[in-house]
Amino acid sequence: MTAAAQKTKRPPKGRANSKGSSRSQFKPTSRTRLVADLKPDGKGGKYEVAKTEARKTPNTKVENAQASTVNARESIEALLDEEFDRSTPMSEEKLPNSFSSPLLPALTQSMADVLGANAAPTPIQGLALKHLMSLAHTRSWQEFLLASETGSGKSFAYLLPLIQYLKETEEAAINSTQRLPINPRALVLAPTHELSRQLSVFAKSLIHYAKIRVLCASRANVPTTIDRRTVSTSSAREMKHLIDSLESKLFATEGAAQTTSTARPVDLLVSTPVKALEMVRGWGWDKVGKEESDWGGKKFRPGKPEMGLKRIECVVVDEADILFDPDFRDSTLGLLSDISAARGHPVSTDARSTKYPFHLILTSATIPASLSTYLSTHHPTLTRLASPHLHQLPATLHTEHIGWTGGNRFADIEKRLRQVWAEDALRGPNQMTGRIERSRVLVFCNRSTTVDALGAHLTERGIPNVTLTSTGPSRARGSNRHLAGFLKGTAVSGHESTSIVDKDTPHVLITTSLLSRGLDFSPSVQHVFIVDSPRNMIDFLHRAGRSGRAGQLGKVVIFGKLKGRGSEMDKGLKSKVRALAR
Ligand SMILES: Nc1ncnc2c1ncn2[C@@H]1O[C@H](COP(=O)(O)OP(=O)(O)OP(=O)(O)O)[C@@H](O)[C@H]1O
Repeated sequence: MTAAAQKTKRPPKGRANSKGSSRSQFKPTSRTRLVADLKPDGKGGKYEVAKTEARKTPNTKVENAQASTVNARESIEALLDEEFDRSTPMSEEKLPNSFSSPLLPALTQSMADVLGANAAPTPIQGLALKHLMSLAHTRSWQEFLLASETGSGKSFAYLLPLIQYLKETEEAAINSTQRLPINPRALVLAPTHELSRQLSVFAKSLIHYAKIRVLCASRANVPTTIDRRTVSTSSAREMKHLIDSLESKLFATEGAAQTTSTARPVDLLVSTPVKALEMVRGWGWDKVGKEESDWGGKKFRPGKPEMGLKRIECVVVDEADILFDPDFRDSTLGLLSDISAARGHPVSTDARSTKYPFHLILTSATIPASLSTYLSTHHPTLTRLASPHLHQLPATLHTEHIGWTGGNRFADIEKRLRQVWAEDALRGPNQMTGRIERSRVLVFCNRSTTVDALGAHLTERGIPNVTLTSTGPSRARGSNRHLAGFLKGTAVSGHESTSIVDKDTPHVLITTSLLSRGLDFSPSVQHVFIVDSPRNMIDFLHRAGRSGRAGQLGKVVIFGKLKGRGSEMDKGLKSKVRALAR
C-alpha cells in the first residue's frame, strides 16, 4: 500500500477500531468514555463503576436509562462489526476536485458531456484519480479495492482509469496476434446480466472521444426452456445457483453470436464470470440425469472457444463481495486463473498469496468480514481505498419503519404506496412536464412467491406493476427492457434505447435481492420498500442503496412487526438501521 493510501482516519465515533470483529476486540471509544462520564466524580473509569455509583445519586433513573441506551448502542455496533470489516482505513487525503488532469482530455470531455461541465469527483472517484491513473506506467501489476457507499459513483471511479489505460497502451496492443473472434484487453465482471448491460452503457458513455471498443456479453431474445420455479433468493447459495444457471443458459453472447468466423476488435468486455467462462471454454450444455447434475438435469460440456484471454491486462471485479463470496468464488477464480494461464503465468488457486499477471481492481459498497479475510490472506499487497462513509447509508436517504397492522400485509403495502402518490399530488405539477408525476417505487421481498402474490394483489387493486424474479420470463429475454420503466431514459443501449416514460408505465417494480446489486435506478426511483427483513445488513445496505444515489433524495420504507411477541428481530433491524444512518 502506498504511504498516501495508508494514511488513515479514525473510524467514526464509537466504532471498533481493531482488525477482526469479535466483541472482545472492541476498543474503548468515545461512547465508552461517555459512559464513564456518567460517574458523579467525573473521573471516568469502567462502566460497572459508573453504574454502581449512579445508584447513589438523585438522578439514578435517568442515568441508568442513559447507560442502558449506551450499552445497547455498543452491542449494536459490535453486531455490525461482526458483519462488516469497518477497520479498513478511510481516506482523508487531499483529492482532485475536478475531472481534468491527470485524465486524458478525451475523458475529461466525456465526463463533462455525461455529468455536466461543473461536476466534481466523488471521494471514491478522487481516490481513483489520485492512485489509479498511472497504471500504464507502472512496472508491476497492481491490485486495488475501491470501497464506498452505494450510489457514490464507483462505476466511473474504475472506468476512467481503465479506459485511460486502454488508450495509453493502445499502440502496443495493435500488433498482437488474434486467433479467436473476441480478444479483449480488459474485462469488467458483474454478478448479473442486468448490471453488465448497465455498466457497458456507462462505459460506452465515456468512449465517444477516446474511441475504445466496448462489448457486453449479453444478447436479447434467446428463448428459454427453463421452467418457472418458485425459489427463494434469500441466500447467497440460492442466488448463485440461479444466476449461474440462468446467465449461462439464457443469455447468449452478443459478440460471439455475430463473430464466429471473423475477429471482432474489442478492447473492453463487460460480462458475468459464467458467461465469460463460457466464451473462453466454449461451454455448451448436455442433458443428463438429475443425479449427475447440480444444474437441474444439465451438465457443462467443453465446446469451441470464442474468446482469447492472452491480451487481458486489466480485470475489474464489480460487486467483489458477491463475486468473491464462497458461492460465486469458483467461477470468478476459475476465470482469473484461465487468464493467468493464457498470459503464460499460471497461478495456483490453492496458493496462499496469489499474484495475477494483470492489474486487478475490485469494487464493493460493503466489505464483509469474509471478503476482508480472503483479501488479507490471498492479496496481502492489495491497496484498499475507502471513502469516508463506507458502510453508512447515503446522507440523502431517509428511513421510515412501518409496523404491520396485523391484518392483510399486502393492504398495508398498498396503503403506503397510495400515500406516496398522495404526497406527489400535494407537491403539485412537475415544472418541466406540467403534470403531476407519480413516484416510482422499488419493492424488495425475500421470496419469489411473495413477489408474485403481491404483484397479483396490486394488479387486482388497479395498481400496474412489474414483478421480476430470477426465473421470470421477462428477465429471461436477456435485455434490460424489462427494467425500462424504472431505469432512467437513456439507461438502455442501442435498439433498446427508447423513450420510456409514458402514462401506462407501471410505477411499482417488485423483486428479490437479485436486482439489489449495483443497478442504478436514479433519478427515476426515489422510494424503496423493504417488505421482508433482509437476511443481513449487507443485503439491507444494497437494497436501500437503490435510492438516495448521487446526492439525490431518497426514502426507504421498512415494514416489520414492531410490537408484541415475535417483534425482536424487526426491532433489532430498526436499531441496526439507525446505527448505519449518518
Ligand atoms: N461525480 C459525480 N457527480 C454526480 N453524479 C455522479 C458522479 N459520478 C457518478 N454519478 C452518478 O451517480 C450514480 C451512481 O453511480 P454508480 O452506479 O457508479 O454508483 P455505485 O457507487 O457503483 O453504486 P452501487 O454501490 O450501488 O453499485 C449514477 O447515476 C452516476 O451517473
